[in-house]
Amino acid sequence: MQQVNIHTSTKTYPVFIGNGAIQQLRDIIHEAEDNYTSFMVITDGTVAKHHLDAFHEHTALEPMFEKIVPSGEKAKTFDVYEDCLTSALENKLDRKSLIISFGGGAVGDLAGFVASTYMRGIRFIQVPTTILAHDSAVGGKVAINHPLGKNMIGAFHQPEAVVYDLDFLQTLPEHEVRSGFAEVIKHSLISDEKFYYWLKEEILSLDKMNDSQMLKFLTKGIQIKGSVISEDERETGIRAYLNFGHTLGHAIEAEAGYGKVTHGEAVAIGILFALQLSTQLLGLDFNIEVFKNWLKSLGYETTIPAGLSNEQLLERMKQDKKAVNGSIRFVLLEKVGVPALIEVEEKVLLMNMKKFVEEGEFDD
Ligand SMILES: NC(=O)c1ccc[n+]([C@@H]2O[C@H](COP(=O)([O-])OP(=O)(O)OC[C@H]3O[C@@H](n4cnc5c(N)ncnc54)[C@H](O)[C@@H]3O)[C@@H](O)[C@H]2O)c1
Ligand SMILES: O=C(O)C(=O)C[C@@H](O)[C@H](O)[C@H](O)COP(=O)(O)O
Ligand SMILES: [Zn+2]
Repeated sequence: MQQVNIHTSTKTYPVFIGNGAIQQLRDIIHEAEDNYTSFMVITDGTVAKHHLDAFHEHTALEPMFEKIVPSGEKAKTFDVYEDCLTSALENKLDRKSLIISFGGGAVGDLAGFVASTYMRGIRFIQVPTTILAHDSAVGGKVAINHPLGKNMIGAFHQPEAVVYDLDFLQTLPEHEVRSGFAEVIKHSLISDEKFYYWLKEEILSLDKMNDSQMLKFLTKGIQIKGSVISEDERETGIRAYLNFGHTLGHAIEAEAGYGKVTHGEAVAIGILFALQLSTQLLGLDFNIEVFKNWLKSLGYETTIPAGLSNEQLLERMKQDKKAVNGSIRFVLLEKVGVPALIEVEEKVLLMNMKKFVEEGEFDD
């Protein structure tokens, strides 16, 4: 079992990572300085089907209410958010109640946002069940989507703890493993060249990763994220680097229709595009072809999905949270491990997107 402690300006909390970590949850809850009065677990239908019985068996908390929401991005809507608040009110959750998010990043973002706004904010714990959620469960960004943009309605609200039981990951379909692994690649590229090359040498197939490789890269990813947010919890500076690959990635997710392209799949395309821009604008010395071939060998798509218009994507990117006065800012790399936030002109972007589409393939 690994433990990473996350220090932010508002809270310090532990992340337990490993097989069987769920057994820690009961103790964490019982050891809380200020006792909880009731519990509400928010999960989705898929996670509930596979793991909710085990969750109850290990936690045995009373009184425990359940809220089961739709799987995937469908959970991050105003309607589902309202529905969760209604359940919380109907079950009489009070200011000392605890919300437990049990699922992937979509469930975590939703449940965290519910916790951040219910009675102006109550405590919550993240129990992630996807690879991707090594990223989403840590750091306190919680949100739902708006038809006009990804994660546009949200808050910063840190969890009390993160309990990451890798046994839950065994039921993930391969495309969700792929989605999550994109954020691992992101963490390596923005901060640690040695880690990036370790991943590239070590991970040659997503269905053959072993427990020890997974424990290593998930722990490392969480440590990287923790060190960024300990310096900049609210994204006034370097936290923006965690958005590497997301400027185009979020635009693709929104433009394709939330849930059509997974978050990580969109981010992987965004990373490749940001690397292309980095070589051109910052002189990054990096073999993009080798990287692209590695991504392809792991099953990633490597260009913008067919049917999406570059002009429309550009409009989406102008609404990105990093944009200032409509000018688009990208996280680029000077070197592997050395990111920078750079304003990129629209005409440079359009030219590069055209080139990117001409050189890539995306099987529809
Ligand atoms: N808050 C943050 O810092 C942050 C960081 C990264 C991503 N995100 C957000 O996270 C979301 C993506 O995360 P995700 O891919 O984990 O989302 P998700 O919750 O949609 O999970 C992906 C799919 O896998 C299923 N699933 C989850 N756990 C499973 C398991 N153990 N076995 C089988 N199926 C399982 C879910 O039902 C869903 O269909 C996006 O909305 C993204 O914007 C947030
Ligand atoms: O924690 C962060 O900061 C990130 O940017 C992590 C991203 O992987 C994540 O997708 C996040 O939700 C994006 O945030 P947003 O502010 O661009 O919506
Ligand atoms: Zn992300």
